[in-house]
Amino acid sequence: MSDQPLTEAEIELALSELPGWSHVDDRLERTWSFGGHLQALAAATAIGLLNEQRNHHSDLAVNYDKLTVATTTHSAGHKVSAKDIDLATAVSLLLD
Ligand SMILES: C[C@H](O)[C@H](O)[C@H]1CNC2=NC(N)=NC(=O)C2=N1
Repeated sequence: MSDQPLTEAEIELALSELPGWSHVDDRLERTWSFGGHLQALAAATAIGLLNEQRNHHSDLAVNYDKLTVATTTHSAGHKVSAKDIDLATAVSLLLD
């Protein structure tokens, strides 16, 4: 999968299929709310497995019962690439 940076138009098109995700500071980002802290931690662990499968690692921030997932591509100059779209799609399939 290409790690070339996507254009703004390409990112916006991809985000039209990824409800809840935003393009902020050259990252794709979305926050989920859960029923409690342990559920948020469990979701973070499950996403860690997706990250490892892809060798593409999202940033995961747990704040009590909320989990924020963010992804960017270091080798694209810390811009959004197709690898981030792929990971965001997999995370949404897992958590929605
Ligand atoms: C060497 C290794 O393939 C790279 O460092 C991978 C690992 N995980 C990564 N994760 C993320 N989010 N972006 C990257 O560019 C990236 N690159």
